[in-house]
Amino acid sequence: MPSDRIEDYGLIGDCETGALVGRDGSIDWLCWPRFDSPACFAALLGTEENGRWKIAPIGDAVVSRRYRPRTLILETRFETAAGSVLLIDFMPPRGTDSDIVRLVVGESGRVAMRMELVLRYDYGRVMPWVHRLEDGSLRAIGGPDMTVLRTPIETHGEDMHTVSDFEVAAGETVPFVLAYCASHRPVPEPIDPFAALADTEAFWTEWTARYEPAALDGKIDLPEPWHQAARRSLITLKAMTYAPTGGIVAAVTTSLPEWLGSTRNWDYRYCWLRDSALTLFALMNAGYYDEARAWRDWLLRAIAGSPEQMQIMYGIAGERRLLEWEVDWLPGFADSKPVRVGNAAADQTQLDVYGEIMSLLHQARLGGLPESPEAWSIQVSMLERLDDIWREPDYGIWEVRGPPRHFTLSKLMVWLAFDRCIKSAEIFGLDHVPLEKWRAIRSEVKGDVLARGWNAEVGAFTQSYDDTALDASLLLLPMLGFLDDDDPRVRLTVEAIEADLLVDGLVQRYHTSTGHDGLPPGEGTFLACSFWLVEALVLIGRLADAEALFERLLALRNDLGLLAEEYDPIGGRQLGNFPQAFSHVALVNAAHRLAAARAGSGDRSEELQKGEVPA
Ligand SMILES: OC[C@H]1O[C@H](O[C@H]2O[C@H](CO)[C@@H](O)[C@H](O)[C@H]2O)[C@H](O)[C@@H](O)[C@@H]1O
Repeated sequence: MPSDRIEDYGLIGDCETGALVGRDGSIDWLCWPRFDSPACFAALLGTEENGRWKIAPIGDAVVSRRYRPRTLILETRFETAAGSVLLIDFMPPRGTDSDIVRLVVGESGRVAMRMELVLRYDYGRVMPWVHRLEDGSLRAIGGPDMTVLRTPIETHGEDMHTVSDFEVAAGETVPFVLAYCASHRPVPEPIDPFAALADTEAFWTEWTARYEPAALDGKIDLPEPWHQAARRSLITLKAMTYAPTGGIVAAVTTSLPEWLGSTRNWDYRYCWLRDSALTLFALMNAGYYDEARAWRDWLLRAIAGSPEQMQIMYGIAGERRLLEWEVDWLPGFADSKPVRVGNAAADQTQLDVYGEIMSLLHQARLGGLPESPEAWSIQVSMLERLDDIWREPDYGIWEVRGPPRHFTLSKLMVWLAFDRCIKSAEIFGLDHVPLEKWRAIRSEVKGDVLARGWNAEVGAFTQSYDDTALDASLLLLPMLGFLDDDDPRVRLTVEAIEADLLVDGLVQRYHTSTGHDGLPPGEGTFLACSFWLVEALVLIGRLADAEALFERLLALRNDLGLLAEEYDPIGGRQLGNFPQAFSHVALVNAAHRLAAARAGSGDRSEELQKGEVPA
């Protein structure tokens, strides 16, 4: 059976798609050729019969694993009574076709192994035709998809599975390569798995060598465990960046549940403007500006056209139609139904995305990314649109499925959008814009938020206007520069959220029991919000508390340093889509802010998020 613990999985990928490999040596999730393609291994959301590829010793083994340092190459070690075997899994940077390479390396003794390949295209449903080719490789074709398995050892068919029983002795290596291409194309050329390993290692180590945590007065030094954690998160974010277009997916999975057995199961294999913008903040603060430029260009293509038609999310190449439907033949992870493909949130109005985009583009300018005249003119028309709609209710950062409301964070982000564009115009001399009008709207929005978002009786900014409920999204308040650092309303809001929304020290987004989000109650604590609390605590001067919480959060990562969207502190398990960009972004930002605060300097992100020019 596939694992029922999300943290049992590790990620491999080629920056166009990603696969999840279990501790048991089984690849239980893979969408080929793109992140959002139908899965050919979908056991994660069903059973082995929905597709998986397992290589493991026959019988009991003690399992340990790690990533090869500074790479996305996964090493799973199986120690058995007969000896030890290392399984090396990776996807080489994409050439013409896409490949998964699995190397079975004998380390000691002689170990009996079994390989079992169950290919089921179209989310576990379509059984392909399998033929042996003249060179001995196996070709599996079904509809638009073709995969080809190459290995020097013998394989045979058993109950519609391709299997092989073999032995590996100390010093021997048995390679397996599974290649994908469209079924109308010629069979992919074979690759050399050992050369591919060297290329893949070089690709990732060169990329990670560019990591430079930035501070206002130069480099910041992170303590080694934090540095390692942030680096692993950055590698994970890079792996979720679709190289051909620069689009960034929110996660590589669909429908891992936010609560076991619940219906809160969503498809995250798309580019949310919010999640992507926050990812870019983290990448830029780590010195990665190429990705920022690629994403800005992706954004300009995706939202090109009329600003009224701007969506809050797109496909990885900028596709607009992300129709949500249910995969009724998959039972779901740990029986959590439905499995969804597509995401109806694509049609929502969420005002906060304007703030995140404007803030990101302003930060990119401050960081020296060359100016793009198209970017500025799109920003100007987006603000015109925002002026038309900001007084309307929206669905908010949490994409509620209940009725729209005046979410306080949404309005704060409207303020941010105008503020950052005003600052860009002032600092960079970007003219031909109605600056006075923008300044007037910024003041109007601020007055509105202070009058209706602040509740003096509760002593906090609340989830929505004229409301009493709290919301963890307002932990972002201290980072925006909306109020002075020493304004008591900032500290009071952080403390009120701490008092009301913590479960065993971790942060819930809001109380789902109110039913306001239009969904049945119950979900885990939200990891990104918990990291935001770390940053908020730093900013209100509680460094020791911030550090303690950060260390606690680091300990929640799985053995490979990966995080899902949520965590259940009672059950002690990760929940939600995996690995999730939001969680990893928040980890990197919290690490940088803490390290800078420890060293007594403002970190770059702090000043840049306030939209100011570094000294
Ligand atoms: O909770 C309901 C919503 O959950 C998903 O949205 C969440 O994930 C998004 C991607 O990471 C994130 O941008 C958003 O802030 C989160 O609330 C889901 O995609 C929505 O369809 C759903 O309504």
